[in-house]
Amino acid sequence: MAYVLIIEDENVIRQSLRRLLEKRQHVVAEADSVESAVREQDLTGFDLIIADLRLPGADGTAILERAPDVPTIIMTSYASVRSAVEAMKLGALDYIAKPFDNDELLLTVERALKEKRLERQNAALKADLDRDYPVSGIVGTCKAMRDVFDRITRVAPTTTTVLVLGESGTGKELVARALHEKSERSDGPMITVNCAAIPDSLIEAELFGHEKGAFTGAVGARQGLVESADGGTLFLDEIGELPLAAQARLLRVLQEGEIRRVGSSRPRHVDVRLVAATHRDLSRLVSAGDFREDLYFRINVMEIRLPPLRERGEDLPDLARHLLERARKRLKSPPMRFSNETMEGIRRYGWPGNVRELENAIERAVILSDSTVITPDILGLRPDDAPQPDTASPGLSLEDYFRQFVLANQDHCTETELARRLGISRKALWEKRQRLGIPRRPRMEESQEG
Ligand SMILES: Nc1ncnc2c1ncn2[C@@H]1O[C@H](COP(=O)(O)OP(=O)(O)OP(=O)(O)O)[C@@H](O)[C@H]1O
Repeated sequence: MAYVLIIEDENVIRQSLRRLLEKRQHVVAEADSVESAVREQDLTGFDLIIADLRLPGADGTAILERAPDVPTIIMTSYASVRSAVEAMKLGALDYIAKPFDNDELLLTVERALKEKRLERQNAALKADLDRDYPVSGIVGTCKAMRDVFDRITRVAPTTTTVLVLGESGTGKELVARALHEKSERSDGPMITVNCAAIPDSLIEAELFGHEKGAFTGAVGARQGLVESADGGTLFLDEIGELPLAAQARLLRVLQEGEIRRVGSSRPRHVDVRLVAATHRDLSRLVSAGDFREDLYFRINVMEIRLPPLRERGEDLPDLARHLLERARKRLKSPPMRFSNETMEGIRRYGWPGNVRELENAIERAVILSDSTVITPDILGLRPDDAPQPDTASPGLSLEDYFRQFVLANQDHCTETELARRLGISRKALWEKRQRLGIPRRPRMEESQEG
């Protein structure tokens, strides 16, 4: 299977070529001129271009300059040796004379694709050698992500406690998983606990277990999640939300390597490696008395800081393609690609909900799209959709950003849509609105939305 772009102004020829190639399982896109191909398609994503020589506007050979890395076959009904030689001099891989014989055409196509595949294999081998991409499943080549990979590789094999910092949706859990998988404990369990999701009244018993009758409702004794992580990794997400009493117990685990179940005085030995994550500024929580200073120093041995997506401009195309492939495979959809305009929109948008927001937008687009090309409207991107970090002041805080986004979009979006585009839940949107003093405006059409 390959992605092939046909540039041909005669509809009949375009359609017959399309049918021929689709029978061979190739995915075909069409354009009727070089100009429209350049305008509408992300040319770099094709494995092969077949372009007619004589087209309205620029000649087919003009595409060679626009997509120098994509093998191109030029079709010509003026099959003179001269035009063929000229096309190849300009960089065409091969040429086909019209009217073409189907078998001959397919042979030329397969030959071109084979060359391309070999070239790709060589490039991939070279890239594997050159590229510092040591953590599978985590896409990124920007400077900040290279630092992240470097730290993961260095600290993973140790037992050092790691604090992963970053806004919501930046990949903190992915990093925790990578730390576990690259450690000597990878055969042991990895237990993930979202401290914000467990009510304060239950969290101690959940984490540290309890003895029979330790509190009302504690019918039998139960092992806690920390004990379940024995011999493996404990990932405490949103550690800033941990109540003070639970913080004290956790400190004991880190200092003494032992836990006490709620209602028991008998310590139990545990061997866990802690990875903690938060989107909050823990030093501020310490100053406010909401986080124990001794625990903060204990967990802040090695910090891994994930950049927000709006600061990872150069990573966006690769990341978007990776997430598209993942969503497509999961949803068992046919091969798909972004149009040029969509890719430009992805680059320009601010992604306040980070990678999770991008992932959600792409998954939705895969479900909704009837075509193999994802357009900006399907992705839910409108021009000027969000305040652009390029034009915003460099020191814009996430909260200012959130405020600007909500104010700019609340009149034409429902709350559900706003939350989706921010990559957060409706409840989180509501809470943020309360905290930042931007209450929701009454809207008639949302009354049934809840
Ligand atoms: N660099 C990346 N490459 C590929 N996928 C990524 C990357 N970063 C994040 N993702 C994907 O984005 C989604 C969100 O990531 P993750 O859950 O790790 O974020 P998080 O920072 O832990 O979010 P939260 O703080 O809201 O829990 C996941 O599906 C993850 O696989």
